[in-house]
Amino acid sequence: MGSVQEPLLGETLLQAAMRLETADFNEVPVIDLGGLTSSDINDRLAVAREIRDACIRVGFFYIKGHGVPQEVIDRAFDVSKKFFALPDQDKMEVYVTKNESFKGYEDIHYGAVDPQTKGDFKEAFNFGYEPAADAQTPASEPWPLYDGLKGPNVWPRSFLEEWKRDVFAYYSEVLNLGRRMMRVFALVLDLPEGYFDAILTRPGAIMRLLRYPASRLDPDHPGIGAHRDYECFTILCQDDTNGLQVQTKKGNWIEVTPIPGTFVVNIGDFLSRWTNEVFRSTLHRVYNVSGRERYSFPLFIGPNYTTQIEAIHTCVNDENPAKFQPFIAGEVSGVHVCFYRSR
Ligand SMILES: O=C(O)CCC(=O)C(=O)O
Ligand SMILES: [Fe+2]
Repeated sequence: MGSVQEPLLGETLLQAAMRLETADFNEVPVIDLGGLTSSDINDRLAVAREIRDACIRVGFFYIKGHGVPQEVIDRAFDVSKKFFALPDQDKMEVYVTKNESFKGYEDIHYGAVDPQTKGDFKEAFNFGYEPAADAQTPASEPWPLYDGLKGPNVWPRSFLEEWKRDVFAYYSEVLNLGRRMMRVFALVLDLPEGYFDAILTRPGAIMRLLRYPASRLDPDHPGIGAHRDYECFTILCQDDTNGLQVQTKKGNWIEVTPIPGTFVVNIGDFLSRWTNEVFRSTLHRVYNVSGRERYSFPLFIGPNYTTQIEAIHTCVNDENPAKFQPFIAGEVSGVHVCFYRSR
């Protein structure tokens, strides 16, 4: 007979979810990841406890003590600014509709994430995982590109070498941060820390460079309309310009004011479904009414595209049966539905 093991965090995930069922938020918590480098599991569990609360109650949190060097972040901003400052004709050479996998440049008229608005007011540049931008996974590891998402990245011809050096350095660092975060999510889910390691070897991780021009408040033209993110979670780097807002359970919008030295993490639909909706995938949007342009980069951390996602056993019981059919990550993310779910 096996003995019943104590939950890692003192109560099961479903008990925590029940305790926090009606809890709302009026600010986004700041969580220090410093404890994750400790060899003492209790330090790592202390971080996991804070993250569990944030994932159930808010779906958003800032992280500090994340270990990504500031100069890597600064260089990524520099190269992004250089790209968006190129003449239109150069940017249009890598326009998203010129390939089938949604890579490259979106101009200011490209579209509306929220169809209830008349169009987002931003420029973007999209690219996906490629082994050259991943310092961790050995080159020998296979890369089974999922059929629906086949297609190489496209890159601007100008300053290509500098671009690849600086953008890949950022991507590689933040992807590894994502892998470390997934180890904490495993603890939160009462699972072994390495539970997700094998599905993050060649992950479906899309990154976007975003530029929001300064604009006046116009509900029909947000920077990006209200949406939830697909994938597991997003690691967002924002410059020092306000604009990002999240919706509370009561329906109020609150600002996610930039805090120097932090990233913003938000839960996406995949992790929400993996946890049978114990983790919140929270509605958010951007209005840049700061009077100046705003730059940001989301990196959407998703699993290898061949991964099947279904409610994890620690997130279901007789009272909480699985709410979704299992699905394959690569069939949902990427080209077909883009990265967003509106409303
Ligand atoms: O630019 C931001 O701050 C947020 C962008 C965002 O929500 C997204 O691209 O999914
Ligand atoms: Fe988003």
